[in-house]
Amino acid sequence: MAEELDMNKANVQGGAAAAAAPAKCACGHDHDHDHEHEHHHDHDHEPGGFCPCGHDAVSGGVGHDRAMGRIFFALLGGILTVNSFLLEWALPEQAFAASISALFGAFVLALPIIITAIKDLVNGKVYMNELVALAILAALASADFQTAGIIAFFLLLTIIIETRTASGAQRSIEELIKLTPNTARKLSGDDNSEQEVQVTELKIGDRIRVRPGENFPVDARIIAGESTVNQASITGESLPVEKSVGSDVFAGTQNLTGLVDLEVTKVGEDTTLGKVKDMILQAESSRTPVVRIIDRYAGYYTPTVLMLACVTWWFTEDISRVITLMVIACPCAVVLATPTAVVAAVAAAARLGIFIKNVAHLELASKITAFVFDKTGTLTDGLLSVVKLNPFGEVTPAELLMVAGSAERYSNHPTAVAIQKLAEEAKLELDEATEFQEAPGKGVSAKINGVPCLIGRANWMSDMGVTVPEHNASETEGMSVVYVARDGKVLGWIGFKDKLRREAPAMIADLRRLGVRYCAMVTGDRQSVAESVAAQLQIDEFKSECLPEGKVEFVENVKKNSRVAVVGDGVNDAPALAEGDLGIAMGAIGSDIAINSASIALMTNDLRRIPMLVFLSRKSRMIINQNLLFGMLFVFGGMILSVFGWMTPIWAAVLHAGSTLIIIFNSARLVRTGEELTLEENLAAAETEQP
Ligand SMILES: Nc1ncnc2c1ncn2[C@@H]1O[C@H](COP(=O)(O)OP(=O)(O)OP(=O)(O)O)[C@@H](O)[C@H]1O
Ligand SMILES: [Zn+2]
Repeated sequence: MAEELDMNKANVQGGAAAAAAPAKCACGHDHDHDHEHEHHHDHDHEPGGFCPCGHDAVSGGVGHDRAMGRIFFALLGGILTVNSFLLEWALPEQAFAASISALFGAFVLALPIIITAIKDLVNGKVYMNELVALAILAALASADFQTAGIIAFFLLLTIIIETRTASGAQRSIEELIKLTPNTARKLSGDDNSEQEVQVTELKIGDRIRVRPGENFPVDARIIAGESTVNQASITGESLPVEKSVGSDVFAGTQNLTGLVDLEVTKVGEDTTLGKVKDMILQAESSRTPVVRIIDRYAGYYTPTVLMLACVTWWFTEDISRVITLMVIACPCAVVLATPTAVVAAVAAAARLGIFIKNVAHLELASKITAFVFDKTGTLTDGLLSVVKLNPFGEVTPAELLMVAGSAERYSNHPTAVAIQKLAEEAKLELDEATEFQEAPGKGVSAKINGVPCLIGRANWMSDMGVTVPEHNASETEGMSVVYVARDGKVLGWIGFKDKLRREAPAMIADLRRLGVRYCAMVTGDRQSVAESVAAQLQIDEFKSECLPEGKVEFVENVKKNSRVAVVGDGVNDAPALAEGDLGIAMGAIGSDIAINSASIALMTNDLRRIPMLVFLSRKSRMIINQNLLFGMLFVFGGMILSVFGWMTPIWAAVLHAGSTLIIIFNSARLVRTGEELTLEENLAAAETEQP
């Protein structure tokens, strides 16, 4: 009824506007920012009425003052209606008093509904409020005030229930917002004097201090101190994470053990938490393809029902049938079928650290039949370690490492990180590198002390005109290898290894159990390494020594006969991620690149989230279908019953409210999906904490 229309308007204004509106209100941080959202959401907040935002949150959520108004109307009208029955029973001779009470009751109950219907008419919206309002008017006109009152009461009740669930997204968000404190300790001057400020006043670059036990108010980087942090609110992973100077921390996560000073890196909507919030809001206003089809025919719906009502009246002259028909035809159940389920699914995903940018992708995830994984950092943990320094001829291992470390100073590639780490452990004083350049998926070139140096894969070396000497293949068996060259001569090679992620085999097995037919792997790494990983995971197909373009090509081929999801870590596989029907980025917490290049981002590196995502999306599709089927059967079945006079108006109103509740409860089943996964992790965390 009223709310459906509101949701509809929010949709028309586009996800962004709808999302921006309540998000800006941020319900709860402080109360000065007033009700900016009312313009967007079309709320009629009474000026001077109490603030609908979070803090005092009795009922919580945008529009709760209006809900309160409705509850007041419903109560008052309900009492008057009940009173009329009581009068009728206690003072049978005072029939007039009873009908006056019923009339007032009906009036109070019907008024909000009729006003909304008139507003809709004025706005040129023939949707569904008109049906209900007409039904009530018809009941009033037939002087059956008690019936009119009871119908209006139950319809108002439905509106109230709907408001509370339509703001289901709102409530999930309020839970998120509760995670961030309202005030922060800002540091100023050289003496770091603390000053308490509102979080909304913080700007990028400000310094703040956070004590153990407190939640971080914004995204920030540690500049002094170290601590462990519980990031479960964003990643769904409760294992505490160690943080020290230079580490990033995120708004809404909890500082456990240490006092830390931080530099603010992101505030408000730009924080990871802010993005999660946006995602949930978008889910509410998003429309899956089925909803789009329904919307297309919605315009014909009300006129059709009205025509049916006229026909019924013409043949039966039974106003009660007409009223019943118009009440039961109100399609709340159908309209709520999708958004309630989608919001529940997205909220469940967010709790698991699965960030779904577009709800269409939630639906798509249920139809994926092929997966293509990147190797390094995705199936393996990407924490390479150097297992062999193999200099040629006169060159010493230290010299090899020196050149490699200096050339790789500015690269973030896993191989570069491994080299830098070893160089640091060996306490090497690295040389300055100039003219640094990285060829994605190939290697880096730089000038060290003015001498051109290269480090990268063998065939790239050859392309760059450096001959790589032949050597025994068994030497490098199972290792990732990069060559180091200085001034056109190869100095030697460095061998690396990394480990398979612990949950990788289980993940592949789970995907197969879910009916995924094909799992493949692409990698820039060498054949022998790829072979061993593919064998351990029993992968259907793999391609090694790919350039980033090669990965795209591979995905294109798979796409020809399946719906394919590409899983990667964002390093040299962003184009492949974008090429997949679905791109899933791992370890996206704090990494904007990963979030931007993928359609779905996993905040953690836990691969078990992937089968969980497929499962969740299938479950939500099933629930949406159930809801739609139930809603349509209910409405059409009810219409048939009422046309033939087998239902009363009051029953229609009661069942209408009941059907709405059924939809809401059915969707709520999604919210707990995946809890067992977090539970398992909690147990594991508890185990590791024990000595
Ligand atoms: N910064 C770098 N320094 C040295 N070698 C590099 C660098 N970047 C890429 N390479 C070389 O190019 C190869 C391919 O790199 P790419 O990032 O495409 O894949 P990868 O790291 O092997 O793993 P995957 O493709 O599975 O993620 C690497 O194996 C390495 O030999
Ligand atoms: Zn309805």
